[in-house]
Amino acid sequence: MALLPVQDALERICKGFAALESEVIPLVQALGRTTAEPLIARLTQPPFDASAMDGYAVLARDIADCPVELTVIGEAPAGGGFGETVGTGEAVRIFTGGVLPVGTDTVVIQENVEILPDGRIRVLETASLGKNIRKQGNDFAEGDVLVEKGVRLTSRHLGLLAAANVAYVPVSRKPRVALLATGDELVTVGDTVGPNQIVSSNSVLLSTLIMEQGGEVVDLGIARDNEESLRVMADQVKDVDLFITIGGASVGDHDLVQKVLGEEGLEVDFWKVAMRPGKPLIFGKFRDIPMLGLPGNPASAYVCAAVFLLPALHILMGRQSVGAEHQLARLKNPLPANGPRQHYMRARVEFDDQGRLTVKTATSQDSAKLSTLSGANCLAIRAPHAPEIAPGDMVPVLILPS
Ligand SMILES: Nc1nc2c(c(=O)[nH]1)N[C@H]1C(S)=C(S)[C@@H](COP(=O)(O)OP(=O)(O)OC[C@H]3O[C@@H](n4cnc5c(N)ncnc54)[C@H](O)[C@@H]3O)O[C@H]1N2
Ligand code: MOO
Repeated sequence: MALLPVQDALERICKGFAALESEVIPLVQALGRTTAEPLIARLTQPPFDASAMDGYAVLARDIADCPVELTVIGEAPAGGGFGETVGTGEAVRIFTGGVLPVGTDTVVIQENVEILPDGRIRVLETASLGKNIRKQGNDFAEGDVLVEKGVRLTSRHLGLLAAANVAYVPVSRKPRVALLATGDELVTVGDTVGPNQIVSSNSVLLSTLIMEQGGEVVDLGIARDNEESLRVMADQVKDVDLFITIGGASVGDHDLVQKVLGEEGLEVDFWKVAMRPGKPLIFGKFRDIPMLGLPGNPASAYVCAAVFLLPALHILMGRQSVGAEHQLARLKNPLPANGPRQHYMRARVEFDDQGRLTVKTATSQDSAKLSTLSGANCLAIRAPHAPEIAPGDMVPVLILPS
């Protein structure tokens, strides 16, 4: 069977997903969630002309020629206000965040003022009109769009929304993802590891990636390499937006995923992609639920997740920007000509002393090596049949989520 080009596989996967419905949740629970509507300011910030410094509110024209003496007629602390109108020759003691008293138009900082024995002040240095004042609404105004639809909320967004008194936010529902590892050799992390056994690290690798991206994981555990076990496990796949299997995707006698799930309602869209690692990827629908059958080798599973699962999750969450970030980086080491599969090489990007993004690929690209995966912060992408390249050449990289 011919291998499907990565771009075609990506397009077919993306077509299989649509944005989920939304829910309204308290702001403080919304970190990492994706906005389902534009979020609008419920008030104006600052709500009034406010002082940006501790000092004295004055009329600019009174202090055009300094030094000049003014009479202090009251105080305007933050949270309070000075109720009267200020006239020529007068000043009001004001503190950062205080409401600018009516009649004043400028704040002189206290460092430029001398307090006279009779309580009057001497302004030593002039300040231009409007100096040290935050104008009403200079941050945002009631009705402004503060965050667009389809944006992943950070603490910075949440701070902004809080200032605008947005206490509840509409966000897309978390995608629910069922995860099923397969293999007689696997045990759950923390269990006793018997002879011939390994820990199902992929269950942790993928479930935490999904959670990090804003999804919810239904961990179905480990199916054994027999038809009965897979069937029983597959029956538990319900009420999820995506079903992921790990391992058993290739051609070995124990690679049962396609065969058994096929009998249980899996309709395969495609199997095998022209990529490395990750060739045996399966995509289809299992009883109307989109299904990704990831290869068992950890780097293969993770690369497939970075290239295909992230976009799928982002589409489900209604994100404006879908998939991992791509950049161009300056290669640090030579690379040989590539074979027929698009190669996603574990690598590290960093800025050099001239501020240029550089990339160095890991020496070993063995798809079973988790240490190399853990040390990587990007995947350098080599197109099928790309010619050999030398240090200094530019290469596209996919930035891994951090
Ligand atoms: N004759 C061929 N053999 C293989 C081919 C091929 O085209 N012809 N493809 C190879 C490629 S490429 C890959 S990738 C692997 C993927 O195979 P499977 O998806 O069937 O994965 P398994 O055989 O089940 O496991 C492979 C490897 O990964 C380990 N594994 C599996 N699950 C987990 C897990 N949850 N956590 C950690 N490690 C896991 C498993 O023990 C194996 O070592 O097939 C090649 N073979
Ligand atoms: O392509 Mo497999 O995914 O080489 O390891």
